Amino acid sequence: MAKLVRRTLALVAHDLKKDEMVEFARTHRTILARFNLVATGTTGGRVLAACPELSLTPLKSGPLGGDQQIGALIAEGQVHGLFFFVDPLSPLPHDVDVKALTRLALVYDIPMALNASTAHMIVGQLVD
Ligand SMILES: O=C(CO)COP(=O)(O)O
Repeated sequence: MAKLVRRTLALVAHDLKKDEMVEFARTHRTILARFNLVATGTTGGRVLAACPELSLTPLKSGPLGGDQQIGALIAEGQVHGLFFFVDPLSPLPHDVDVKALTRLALVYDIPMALNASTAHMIVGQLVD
């Protein structure tokens, strides 16, 4: 019998990592299609352009509060995995938001991949 409630994954990628996120989504589109997805604004737009069949809700862009929106969803128990492709080499105006988001994923002990190689390893292990 079909499940009524799908679990939710969050997708976030910094600008220099967005191509990797699109490739990740394309590669695993069949798995990702079993989940509801939320994403920061620009990341979500890029992923939806590549994989329009996915059930993805874009939130605000990261620097405008998107990381914090995803953090709030994590705190409310509504996100069950975080794929956050972080750019460690570029300064970011919203660095504190990035830290807050990864901190909440740790606090609530949700699976979190901070780079593409980890994401490819864990995406098939998530329970939908
Ligand atoms: O800045 C981000 C995460 O910190 C990503 O935001 P965008 O997906 O809107 O570019």
